[in-house]
Amino acid sequence: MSTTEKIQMKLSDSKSARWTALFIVSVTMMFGYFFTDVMSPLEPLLTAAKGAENGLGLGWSSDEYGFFSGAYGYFNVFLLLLFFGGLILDKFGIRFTGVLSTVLMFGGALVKWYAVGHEFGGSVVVPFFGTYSTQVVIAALGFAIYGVGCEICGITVSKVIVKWFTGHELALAMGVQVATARLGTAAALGFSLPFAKAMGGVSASIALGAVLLCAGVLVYLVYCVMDKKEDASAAAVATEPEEGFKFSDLGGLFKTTGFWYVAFLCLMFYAGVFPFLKFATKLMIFKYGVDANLAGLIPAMLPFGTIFLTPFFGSIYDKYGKGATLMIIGSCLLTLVHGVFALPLNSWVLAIVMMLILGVAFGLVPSAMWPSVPKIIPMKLLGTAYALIFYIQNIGLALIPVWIGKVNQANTGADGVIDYTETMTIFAAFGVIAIVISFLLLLEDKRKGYGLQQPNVKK
Ligand SMILES: C[C@H](NC(=O)[C@@H](N)CCCCN)C(=O)O
Repeated sequence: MSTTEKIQMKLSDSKSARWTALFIVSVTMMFGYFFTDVMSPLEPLLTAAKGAENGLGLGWSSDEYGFFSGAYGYFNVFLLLLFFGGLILDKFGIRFTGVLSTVLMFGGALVKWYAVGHEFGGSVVVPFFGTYSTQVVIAALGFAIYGVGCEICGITVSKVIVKWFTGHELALAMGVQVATARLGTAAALGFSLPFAKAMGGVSASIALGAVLLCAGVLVYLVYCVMDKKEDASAAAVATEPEEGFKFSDLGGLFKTTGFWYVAFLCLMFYAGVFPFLKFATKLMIFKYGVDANLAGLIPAMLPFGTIFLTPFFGSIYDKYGKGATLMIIGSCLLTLVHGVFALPLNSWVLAIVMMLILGVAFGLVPSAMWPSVPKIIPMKLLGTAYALIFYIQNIGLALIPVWIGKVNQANTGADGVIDYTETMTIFAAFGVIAIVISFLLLLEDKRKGYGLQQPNVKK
């Protein structure tokens, strides 16, 4: 049999097979993203006085809400669990790690659901953070467990896509996966608050998210069947044995400057997006005077825009290259938007326009950044590389909400209204740093020839 005939036997060379695999893992991730942001539009209820808002208020402070929101990253960062997740992925593979991570997501969700649905007396001192009510601390514990699962699932899914799409439509596939995930975020931002109100409690939205995560475990098990078939077909056509992961290879990863630029760009860019979304619903109410029942719909526009734009920019990168340029433009737009949010302009129309522009930025950077990693780092280290990037990003996801929660608390007037100038200036500063890093990445690409400005699809 000729080499060409052998290559055709690989399952991932079948277009329908690789897009089916992508669809399956994307659905699992979408359920995860729904759960990540299911609490974001509920901030006005969580921070309303106990029993207020038709009995839905939980009486959390802005500081407590910030502590809870950051919990997503606590175990990932402080217990290094995300870093270990990357090592587990490279050592034990996609099937084991994927199942482990989806089960962790579901387990963490159940803890959070239990905490929010029950009354607990007293408070707990959390070293280095502050004193929070027991309910907040248990909910944060659940969210921290969930966060470990969600991040490890994220790196696993990235590796799945690289496995199936290298040499094909890699950036488009990553864009489609991210877009599908954003559907989950948009659904959470848009529907969580009305759903909680209709069902008579915040915990109803969390329960819905937990049910979806349970479905996510089952969906991933279906992917495992496909993954086994892909491995069998790849083994049948492999001409050279694939090099395995060795701990000694990590040195090479740490010495790659381009890798660090991507990691810190990821930290700064995402610091200006995900933590911002946690506070955006209340921003719309207090700064732009939007009705509380509709306020979640404006932040929901952000992920909705990216649903179309991320695959679109991904296919531009696949065909024409210019990955570093796309990241520079995205970082500039992020800075512009947060700069405008910091200004004393209170028109809700402006808020919508800015949110749409932020959607473009949020389409540009991820569509170029994630497919650029395999151009800098070899496949055998990819799990660890994605894990380290996510790890560094999680430092921001963990600590920035805590910081912003404290800033909002400090800027709350006697009437309970928050002045967002300082908050939004902080977010704009993240954008400025992202611009500088993306230029450095472009220069490093010129120096090292990673090919970030080159197309991904091989002609
Ligand atoms: C693909 C990328 N994922 C991440 O950055 C995750 N580490 C964060 C997931 C947070 C979920 N709301 C992305 O979403 O662009």
